[in-house]
Amino acid sequence: MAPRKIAVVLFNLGGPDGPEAVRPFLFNLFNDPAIIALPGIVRTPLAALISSRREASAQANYAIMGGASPLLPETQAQAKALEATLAAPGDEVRCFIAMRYWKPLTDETAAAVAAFGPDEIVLTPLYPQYSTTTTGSSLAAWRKAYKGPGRSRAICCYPTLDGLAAAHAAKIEAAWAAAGAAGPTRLLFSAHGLPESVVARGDPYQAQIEATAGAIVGKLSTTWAKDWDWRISYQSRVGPMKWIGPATEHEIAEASAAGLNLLVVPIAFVSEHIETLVELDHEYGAMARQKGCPSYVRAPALGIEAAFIDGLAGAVRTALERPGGVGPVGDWICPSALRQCPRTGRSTERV
Ligand SMILES: C=CC1=C(C)c2cc3[nH]c(cc4nc(cc5[nH]c(cc1n2)c(C)c5CCC(=O)O)C(CCC(=O)O)=C4C)c(C)c3C=C
Ligand SMILES: [Fe+2]
Ligand SMILES: [Fe+2]
Repeated sequence: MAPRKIAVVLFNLGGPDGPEAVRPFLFNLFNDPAIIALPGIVRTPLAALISSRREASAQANYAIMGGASPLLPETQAQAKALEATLAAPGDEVRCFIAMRYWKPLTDETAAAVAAFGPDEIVLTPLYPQYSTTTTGSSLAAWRKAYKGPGRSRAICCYPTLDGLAAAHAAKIEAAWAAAGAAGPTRLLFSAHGLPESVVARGDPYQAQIEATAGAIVGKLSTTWAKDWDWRISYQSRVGPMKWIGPATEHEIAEASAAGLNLLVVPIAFVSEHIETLVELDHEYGAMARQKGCPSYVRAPALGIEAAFIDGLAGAVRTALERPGGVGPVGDWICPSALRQCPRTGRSTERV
């Protein structure tokens, strides 16, 4: 095969790189029609209002992590690991990062990819589960921004990817062994929540979260203890609307009252960020102690865990093997081939 130039574009949310970036980051987030589904004439002033109201409390939370989000350095480490795994004789593989709400933003990355002049492009969300608010939004922004050459394919979702589940299982087992706690234990899979209205419109995110939790439990079956059980909960509710539940806070209070150890596993993010380091570790850790939880342990996010990076590399290779790839988003590839997926299934959502 002739040597190819391959661009792998990693989509993630982005996070502020300093206190002064908090407000424009929040503005970009709330001004996204995938987050607030209102016409621009209403949404944009509303985004300005919410971001100014939320600025001080968000800055205080980012201050706990030194003032900035670790999302970009974590994503850069994943890009480097993936690039090394995908390296193949003859091909030039380059991983790019396109953040949705803070730098490097999609427009800047689209220009960098165009300048690279790829033959092939694989759009790869760092969200295992598809949501219109995350992957859908990033793909729509990419479609608008990218004007360069190359055949494109988009990976839509990979909630049950073998490497993803295996990497989570490895993190869970290591965290539990280090904690050395004994007794009845609840594994709590905590995912970022979503407004109920988004799920009612056909968003497959919640069904895919459930699929991920099931796949991880499947991987743990050999180490599963008789006195363990598991549940799913949703964290990080924002605004006055009704969000999907149960809330992670509620589950922590309930498990603590029942005298269960808690092993909390973040399953919607593949790297550390404000919701793991501040919400899960600080806020909910303090709450669990205060409520008398015998042991509160948080499994780390996947980062560059080998099984995860290998799994992602496999998904990229699968995407490259497919024909098609017309237009800036091109063909959709679903490594999980789930029914609840925008490419294969019953969801009505399309980018
Ligand atoms: C699966 C991942 C995510 C979904 C789904 C999602 C939906 C969603 N988020 C908000 C509002 C906020 N999210 C914020 C931070 C944030 N969100 C995700 C991921 C998902 N969001 C990540 C990885 C992060 C952290 C970024 C970082 O800096 O480390 C924030 C900012 C923090 C705060 O002020 O609380 C907001 C706001 C909505 C409204 C929504 C769905 C409609
Ligand atoms: Fe969010
Ligand atoms: Fe899919």
